[in-house]
Amino acid sequence: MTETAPPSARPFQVDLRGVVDLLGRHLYSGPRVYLRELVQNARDAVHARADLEPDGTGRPWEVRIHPAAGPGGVLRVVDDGAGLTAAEVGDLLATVGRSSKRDLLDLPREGLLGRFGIGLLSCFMVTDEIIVRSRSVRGDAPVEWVGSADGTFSVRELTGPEAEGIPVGTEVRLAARPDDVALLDHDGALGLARTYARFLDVTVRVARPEGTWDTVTQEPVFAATGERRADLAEQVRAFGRDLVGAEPFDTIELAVPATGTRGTAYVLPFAPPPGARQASVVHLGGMLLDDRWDGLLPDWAFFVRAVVDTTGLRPTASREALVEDDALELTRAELGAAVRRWVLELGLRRPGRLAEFVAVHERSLKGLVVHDDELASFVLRWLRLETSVGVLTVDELVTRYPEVRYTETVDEFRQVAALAPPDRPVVNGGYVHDADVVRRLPDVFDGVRVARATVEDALDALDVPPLDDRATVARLEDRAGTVLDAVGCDVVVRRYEPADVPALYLAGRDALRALDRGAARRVAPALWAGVLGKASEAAPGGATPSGPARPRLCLNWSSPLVRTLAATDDDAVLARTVQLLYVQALLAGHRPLRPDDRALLTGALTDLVQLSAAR
Ligand SMILES: Nc1ncnc2c1ncn2[C@@H]1O[C@H](COP(=O)(O)OP(=O)(O)OP(=O)(O)O)[C@@H](O)[C@H]1O
Repeated sequence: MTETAPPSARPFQVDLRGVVDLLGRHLYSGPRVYLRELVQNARDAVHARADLEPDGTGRPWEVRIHPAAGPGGVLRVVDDGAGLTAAEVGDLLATVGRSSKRDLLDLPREGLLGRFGIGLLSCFMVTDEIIVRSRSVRGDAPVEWVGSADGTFSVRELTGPEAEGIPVGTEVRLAARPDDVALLDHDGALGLARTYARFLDVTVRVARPEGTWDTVTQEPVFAATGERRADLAEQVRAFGRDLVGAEPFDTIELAVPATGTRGTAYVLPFAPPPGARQASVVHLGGMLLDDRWDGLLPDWAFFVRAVVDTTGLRPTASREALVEDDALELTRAELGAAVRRWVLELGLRRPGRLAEFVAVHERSLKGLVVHDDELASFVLRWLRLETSVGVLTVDELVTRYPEVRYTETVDEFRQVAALAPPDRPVVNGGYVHDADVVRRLPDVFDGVRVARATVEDALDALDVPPLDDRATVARLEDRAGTVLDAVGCDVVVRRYEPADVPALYLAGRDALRALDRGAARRVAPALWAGVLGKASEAAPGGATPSGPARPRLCLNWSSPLVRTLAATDDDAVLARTVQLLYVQALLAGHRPLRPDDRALLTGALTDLVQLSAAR
């Protein structure tokens, strides 16, 4: 039997061009991130040095950027960090995925931003060659590493005059590719440094062409806490003004110590466009992660814009989003709780101010409470609804009237509200979301019931005239009904308050739909008129309302005018009066006058004028 030798394990080969292409096209949002990665490495190196030399060297360690001086120029990023030995350079810089920023258990080392061991490669998106010169704080000779986009590298120790004057720390040099000069020259580098490193905890400066410096780092006032936050209150607000583009309605302090997350939520003083998602500005250890990230706050918190800095949440490899893990979930829940607390406290301490807030965001809040149990539980009570006894907050409504009646349309509301007794008001559910909001009430408030109020029910609830008057009433209904038959309206007589309203025009949903279809048919072009005609035939009530779908003029038996009318035997007087009452009731009910109605009004007025003139 012949034995075959076991296959020997061989390392993968990496095609660097392919990896860089992958990073540039699919991982990072674009070549701009090269500076973020360089500054981040420099910042981590300064932190690493601070661990090794806790007493410092007497001057603050910092990061200095020397932009490229136009085409053919070289950009240099210099740090006073821990530096690298020749062995480290060979190992760390030349191995894709190797990082010094993970501990023995391969966990990210606390306080350091890097972790994946790929950041430096992003420089190949703007250059063909990376030169790193470094002197380690551990004391070896300085070293130079040259990495090429073709996947080769070289390392050499610097000696003699070349080594002289090289301080502890690292310098990275990139020669700009012609197409990318704009990202490495003064304006480009300064802009990128300001974007990414503005709140970094290590000073970052950018050299001007004339040799002076711009310091880009500043205190992240939005993340201040305690007394410092109180001292900086005006700066915190000013930051919000810049961010939001207007004076924020309020500021909410955010702090989740468990994940090292601190910041501020700015309450928007205007309603964001419908469907806009909240977009937070997220920093990781002071380095900008994203200025419009929508995964930090719960979806319902659309009315704030948050800006935070975190040290305990994990970035994705692109460093442009956070990893969706338990820590992020906890943070999101706690940030949401802070916003919720703000709403509740404002309601308790400054209800007038809360009313202003609700007025600004009411439409969206109403839209959201319908689907979002959490938001509903704390915001529903502050929303306002129109009722037949005026505008009430939901809280006032359910406290005073636990049995809530509502209409589905504004038309129905106008009619039902005219008949609703003050102790049984009705809510106008006709505006966008309002009926849905009312239907939500029993889910949030114990003991609250809701019921739809219809025109038919409102009519049924009215008192009929006393038995003794029945014959007179029946005759009036009959005669008036004949007069209004031409406009498809029935007449009923009931008693209701106030007595000085002689008549109400009542049309249920079916009747209103039939009327609207009829009106649409009259103004529609021939083709659509045919379609609408078919729809009317198929729909209950038909084109000219009939049966239960017919609108009704409800005459008020408590009105002296109606009683006088019932007593007259003059059919002409009765007809004209009924016609005028009908038109008056239509107008009071905000119903548009159809051509038939206008003809009726004109006829009645003409008769009256002729009668008066003949006297
Ligand atoms: N300026 C520097 N000073 C000292 N060491 C550095 C510097 N820049 C890079 N290094 C070393 O090179 C290693 C690889 O850097 P690289 O940017 O590729 O990855 P990383 O920072 O570890 O992780 P990430 O991909 O998350 O940025 C680092 O872990 C670090 O040890």
